[in-house]
Amino acid sequence: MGIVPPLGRDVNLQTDLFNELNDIEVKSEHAIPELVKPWLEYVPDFLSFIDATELYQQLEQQLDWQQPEIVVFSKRHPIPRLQCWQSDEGVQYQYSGKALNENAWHPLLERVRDHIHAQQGVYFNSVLVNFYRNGEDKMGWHSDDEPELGPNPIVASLSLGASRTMHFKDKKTNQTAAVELSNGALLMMKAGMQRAFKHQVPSRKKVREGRISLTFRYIHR
Ligand SMILES: O=C(O)CCC(=O)C(=O)O
Ligand SMILES: [Fe+2]
Repeated sequence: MGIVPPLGRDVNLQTDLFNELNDIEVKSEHAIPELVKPWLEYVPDFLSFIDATELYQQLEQQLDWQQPEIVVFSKRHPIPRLQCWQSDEGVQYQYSGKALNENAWHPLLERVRDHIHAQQGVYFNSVLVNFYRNGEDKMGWHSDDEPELGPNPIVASLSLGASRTMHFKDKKTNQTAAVELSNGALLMMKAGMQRAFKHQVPSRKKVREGRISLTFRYIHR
């Protein structure tokens, strides 16, 4: 069929202008809007500012960053950010229609994974690390609902570096909400959220600094 775009977060490249003009209001820096409150757990100081900044710097230098291409309407586009995938042995993820190859854990990422397990009681066997090099980099509307995540995935995102906004959209009503993700903040998207909502990290053109997000997942084998 050729012209059918793959499912995933980078197919709505043309909605940029719309996002810039219709910025969804962030209510207050650490307040979670009512619409998404039942689905989120937000820990603004999961890592201290100093630890988060140090971790950002180490990861920016040390990870093996990739920029895969996606094909939309028969044209190739590099994804508008960099990424790096790591997991326990034997874990495979078909992400946005592409197989991610197995990579061993960076010791710092494994430590963060274990810390989340200790603090939140949730075990993750993989992490997709996103690097938004500046405010031009972004991720389009999607749900993390690939079959290997199971019917009710929990996804945790730890933010490092520049603050960016995450938008949520109710799939039934199209109501939206925004949450500000600052350096060191942990956002847990709870079971059921991926079914009810989409999310995105829109561009924010004035931001010149980078942001790294560690998105932990549990892949069923
Ligand atoms: O950057 C983030 O915090 C979220 C990224 C995301 O939604 C994803 O990796 O699926
Ligand atoms: Fe996501």
